[in-house]
Amino acid sequence: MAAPEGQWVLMATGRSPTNIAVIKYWGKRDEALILPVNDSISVTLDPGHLSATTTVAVSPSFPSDRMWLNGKEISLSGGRFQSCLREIRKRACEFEDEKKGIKIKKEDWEKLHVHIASYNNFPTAAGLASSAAGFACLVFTLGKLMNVKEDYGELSSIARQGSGSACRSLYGGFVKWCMGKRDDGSDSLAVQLADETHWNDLVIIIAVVSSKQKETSSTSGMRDTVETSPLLQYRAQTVVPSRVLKMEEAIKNQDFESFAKLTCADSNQFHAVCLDTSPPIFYMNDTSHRIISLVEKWNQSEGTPQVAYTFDAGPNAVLIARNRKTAAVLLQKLLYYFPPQDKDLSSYLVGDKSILGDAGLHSIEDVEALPAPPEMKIQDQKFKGDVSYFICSRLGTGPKVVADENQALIDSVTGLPKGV
Ligand SMILES: Nc1ncnc2c1ncn2[C@@H]1O[C@H](COP(=O)(O)OP(=O)(O)OP(=O)(O)O)[C@@H](O)[C@H]1O
Ligand SMILES: C[C@@](O)(CCOP(=O)(O)OP(=O)(O)O)CC(=O)O
Repeated sequence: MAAPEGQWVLMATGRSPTNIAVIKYWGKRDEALILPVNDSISVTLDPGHLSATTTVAVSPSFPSDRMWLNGKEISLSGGRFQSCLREIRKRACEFEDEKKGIKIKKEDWEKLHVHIASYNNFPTAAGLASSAAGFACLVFTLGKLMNVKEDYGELSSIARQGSGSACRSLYGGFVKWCMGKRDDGSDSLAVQLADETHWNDLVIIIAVVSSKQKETSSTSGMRDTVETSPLLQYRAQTVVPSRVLKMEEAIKNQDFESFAKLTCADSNQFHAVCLDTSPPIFYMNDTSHRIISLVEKWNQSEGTPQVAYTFDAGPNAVLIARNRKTAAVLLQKLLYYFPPQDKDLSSYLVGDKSILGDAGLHSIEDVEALPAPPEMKIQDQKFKGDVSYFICSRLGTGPKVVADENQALIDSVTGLPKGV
């Protein structure tokens, strides 16, 4: 039997990962379309540890578009949300569910309003790329709901208009955002370089140095850099093009030495262009610098890189270890300098907790008994409390549909977020 006019709610739920750039995007050549001044390359993180989950619903009974983020209603009036909604609606296709008596013609989608509920399983706006996971998830899930037929490349160029780095979250593994040349941005999209199984030795440890909202957003920071930094031009035109080629080679050949050197150099140059901005932008803090120094000294003492570090627009360190054994040793060194403030080790390391066992760290006493890293000059000083917590993760897949209706964030009867 067909549902009575206006009574039905049609929903889709998706989950999308975050990504961390190893060759950074910093600077736009077009602010409205979000077109970058250089290519960038990222690794997609395991959505089990860091992801956005979004449910989108349509119903003839909804009087307006509405969105709830982490349980709080937010405005959809911003240009970025509007661009994503407009571009997806344009590509919506006819949909029919005979059993539920729902038929939506292509032209009907323009008139139907959406309700969107999204939840991040990690801190929002804390330099952990919530906007990347969030906009990728929004575009992916709207695309599923509206029966959009376009490929992921095209979806990535829509997600890009929500937040530049979001276009790279449409794929798992290693992803390149090709800056493109056209003025309309149609060739500025993401491509997958290799999937998450290609180089699955890599282990990612994130030191969450501060989960407070940052002072300078990426958007305004990079605008100031474009306007004032002479170094950015050199970076975008000369350094990045050759670095991108070398990075693609390193990924293809699983050449950790090159991968690590390029990753660290690019993170450092990104922060250098931030410093070259007027007024200068400081995203890293003393803790970030201590972590860089720990990794650099260790890499130097081993004669070849064991770990790569990279920092986005915030003080959190993203550390990529060449394998699990190295990650376990890295964790010992990190916990020696940054022990937890309270006795609870299991909430101090989230994500893949089994790395604690590999590092022989079963209790706080094991942490207290850790030897000082021999390669470090400062051995007797510890920085308890300077790291909020660690996340252990790995490379992960791109967006996926969440088929289980129980996991939907919107109630299929009321059309409102569950619990509202
Ligand atoms: N799950 C989500 N769905 C839709 N939009 C989201 C979601 N999560 C975050 N956003 C959007 O992204 C904004 C936060 O982006 P912002 O760039 O400030 O922080 P971040 O992405 O966590 O950090 P960074 O980009 O520096 O790594 C939010 O205000 C919201 O507009
Ligand atoms: C430092 C970065 O994380 C910058 C990310 O910037 P955003 O994608 O958040 O900026 P907008 O396009 O203005 O939304 C580097 C990167 O992810 O490549």
